[in-house]
Amino acid sequence: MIVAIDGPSGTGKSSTSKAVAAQLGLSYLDTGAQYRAITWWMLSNGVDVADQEAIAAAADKPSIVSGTDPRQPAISADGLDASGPIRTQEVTAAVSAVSAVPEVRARITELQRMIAAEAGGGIVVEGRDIGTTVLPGADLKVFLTASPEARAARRSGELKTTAGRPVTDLAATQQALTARDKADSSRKTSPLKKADDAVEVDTTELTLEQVIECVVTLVEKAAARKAEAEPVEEAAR
Ligand SMILES: Nc1ncnc2c1ncn2[C@@H]1O[C@H](COP(=O)(O)OP(=O)(O)O)[C@@H](O)[C@H]1O
Ligand SMILES: Nc1ccn([C@H]2C[C@H](O)[C@@H](COP(=O)(O)OP(=O)(O)O)O2)c(=O)n1
Repeated sequence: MIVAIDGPSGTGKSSTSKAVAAQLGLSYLDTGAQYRAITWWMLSNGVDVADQEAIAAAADKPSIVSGTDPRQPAISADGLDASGPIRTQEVTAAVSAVSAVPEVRARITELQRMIAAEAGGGIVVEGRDIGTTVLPGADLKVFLTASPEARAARRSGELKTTAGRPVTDLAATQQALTARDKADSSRKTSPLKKADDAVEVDTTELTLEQVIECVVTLVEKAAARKAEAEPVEEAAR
């Protein structure tokens, strides 16, 4: 059972995918974390992230390893735990440029396909181009959306100081998010796009619990369709 969950930032991909995978006993892959990890590696190793050729030349160098347990997401670059550093503003600001480079996408896409092929019991893979490019044969494709206002409010809600006040203002968060969406949607190689056969779920007015329930139902229906279809395929051989 392969489930592809795509959509822009702040639509709930990570929270939904982790919960659905944990609930249904599936593996989980956060492909954004992989692009963030390679970006962090480039920043830490003196690669000029404004120079596409330098990025392309370094694309094969780091070893990027992802954990696939939805209860313990893990990501490392050259053996170093990247889970903290990949969430910094510095990485967030550079990740769209690094992930637009075709050599980076080819490298990471190959890794993603290997991980999905090795996940025996099935996997939920979340990102931007999973349904369109990485796993076009997925058993279920979901495309999450939400208004820019809702997405910015969710993101800035994560960026609290210990005093409980947001560290960035809402308008700045929304502006950065919209700029990243634009870059991710307009790049030449494998842009952020809804696959024609994806189910679109607008999460603006839904709670996270409602979104999880909705996707669990979609996965269960897709699994039933798959189970019905397979004996027919067997008989046809
Ligand atoms: N339907 C929802 N309603 C309210 N908050 C949500 C909803 N879905 C996700 N969130 C919150 O929004 C933030 C961003 O969610 P996340 O899953 O990281 O989105 P994405 O992976 O699409 O960027 C998280 O803090 C999460 O708890
Ligand atoms: N399949 C993917 C996943 C992410 N990316 C790129 C584009 C995104 O802006 C960055 C970061 O993705 P991530 O899912 O971590 O971003 P958010 O959690 O939505 O802020 O990586 C991509 O190009 N293709």
